[in-house]
Amino acid sequence: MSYLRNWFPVETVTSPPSSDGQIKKQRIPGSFIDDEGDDGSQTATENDDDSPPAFPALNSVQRAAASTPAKDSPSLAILRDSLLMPPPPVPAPASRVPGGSQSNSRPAASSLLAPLATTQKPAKPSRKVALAPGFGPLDWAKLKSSGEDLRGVGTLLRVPPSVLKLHNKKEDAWTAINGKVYNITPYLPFHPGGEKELMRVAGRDGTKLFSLTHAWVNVDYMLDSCHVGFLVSESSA
Ligand code: HEM
Repeated sequence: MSYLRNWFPVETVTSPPSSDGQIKKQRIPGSFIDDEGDDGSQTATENDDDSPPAFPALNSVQRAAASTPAKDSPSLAILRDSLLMPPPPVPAPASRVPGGSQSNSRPAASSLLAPLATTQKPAKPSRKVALAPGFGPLDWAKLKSSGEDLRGVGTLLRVPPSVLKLHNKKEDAWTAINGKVYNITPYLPFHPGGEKELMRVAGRDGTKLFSLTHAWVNVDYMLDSCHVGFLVSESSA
């Protein structure tokens, strides 16, 4: 037990000088080396071996692997660079994240921030209009799935620009977005941006205006039940 004390920290505090002027060292209660564990039969004598064991142990692999021990201290082996593990390779410049450490404008790829997206909603004041009661997004979803005919055509058509142009009235409005032609008449009162804005693309290819306004809107899903056909070139119609 006594030699272990050289290895484990034994917390002691020095009390302020007592009335008799003596400074006493006290053990902190709860210290994990328990003096009371000693049965008192052994007292420190010259025969006690209080020197700590060598580390690494004399017969350890580490010691065997180490080369010639230092001259002045036969029990200590000095690890030279050649005995240590080499550092990891430096990543090739191509695998580095652009703008990672060089620029402060973008976080590194490992960041928990949302990734850059071209469809990110811009932080602008809303231009949404107040929709009439019964014309909210849920009402549109209900109408879409009601089975009511919102296309107005029996089969999917090949629509050239000259035909698209004819459908430019509120009561009969078609537009082409991403190559698909939709009948937007039933959607007009449900459009959160208002009828007037939506009518700007009636009778023509609205892809550009649509993308500039709200590329994040899933038009494929929103207007699936209004799908009329596909926009084709005049010559191939
Ligand atoms: C043709 C298919 C279109 C569909 C399915 C559609 C759908 C939508 C939807 C779902 C929203 C709400 C967006 C949100 O809450 O973030 C919206 C908002 C809006 N839309 Fe459309 N839209 C269409 C075309 C257009 C067009 C051609 C314009 C003309 C510029 C337009 C102008 C707007 C405006 C100004 C808003 C309000 C944006 C805001 O400030 O929040 N939309 N549209």
